Amino acid sequence: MTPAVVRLDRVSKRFRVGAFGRQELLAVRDVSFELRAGEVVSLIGESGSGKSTIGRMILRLTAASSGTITFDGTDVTGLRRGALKEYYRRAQGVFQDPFSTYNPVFKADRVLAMIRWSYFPDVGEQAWRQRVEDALAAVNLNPELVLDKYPHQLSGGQLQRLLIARALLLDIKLLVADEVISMLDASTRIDVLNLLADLKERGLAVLFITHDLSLGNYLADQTVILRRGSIVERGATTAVFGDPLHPYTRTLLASVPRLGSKWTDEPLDPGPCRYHEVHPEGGPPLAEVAEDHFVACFRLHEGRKCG
Ligand SMILES: Nc1ncnc2c1ncn2[C@@H]1O[C@H](COP(=O)(O)OP(=O)(O)OP(=O)(O)O)[C@@H](O)[C@H]1O
Repeated sequence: MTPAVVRLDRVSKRFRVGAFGRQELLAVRDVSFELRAGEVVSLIGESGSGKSTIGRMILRLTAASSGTITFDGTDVTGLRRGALKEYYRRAQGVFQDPFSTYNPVFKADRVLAMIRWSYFPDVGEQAWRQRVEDALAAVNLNPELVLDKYPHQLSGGQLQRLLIARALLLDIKLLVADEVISMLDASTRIDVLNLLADLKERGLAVLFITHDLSLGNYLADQTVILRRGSIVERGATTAVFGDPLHPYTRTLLASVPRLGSKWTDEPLDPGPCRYHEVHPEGGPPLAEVAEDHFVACFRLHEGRKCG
């Protein structure tokens, strides 16, 4: 099997919240999964389930409270300055609102120039132009239509693709794509999805964060279902979508519109098994129910039958 590009091992994140930070919110709880080269992993869950926090921890935009995140075998949680900059040569993120990444007073291609200043100060003008053209070609953008334009003169899809081109200039191995499709109109959505599929063909590992099950299904080799910060089911997309075992996955599949709303504390209908619920003390742990298919259930974990 291809070795993992990124591996999360029992990663948790606690935020201090409330007046004077006296309360604690466990936003991500003991999360473990991997991403391999040439693989798209979708991370799916309702609003507030901790998806973005996981993406941000992988990109070191938020520090993990515990656990390890390794990239090519190196723990990234402790990287500083130069080492962190080198990490960003290999790992980049693209986020939901492309407009917020651009400074409206500068032309959009400044985001590319900044990569040159930061990472390739010695590359000559001609060679740089060629690299930019290659990166734009990879994301299906015509340089004449996008370079030298202000952000407001470009569509959301073009800005999103320009950000992916920026990442490609860096020869990345990992792209964290956090709700990149959500703000695009239907016609550009499919272009960006196809682009992510191309990146996978080029051997990149892509973490595709989404609350939209159908998008995850379309693209991903692996699916991770997150609920209230914990993984409740994960495995091959065909297994998770074809034979969903956790009541939460089943609920999501049965009522897609629910995903847009923030989770509430209403108890989940457990269906035939009452041992899947996240316990306040943690768990249940994931049990392997079939090859490459894991589900959170106390009973299955003990080797007993679900039910
Ligand atoms: N900096 C922060 N300080 C305090 N709480 C935070 C912070 N960032 C996120 N949270 C909380 O952590 C939980 C998980 O948030 P996160 O943004 O990761 O969820 P999400 O699944 O990505 O949701 P969405 O799809 O709405 O972005 C939420 O309850 C959120 O309010």
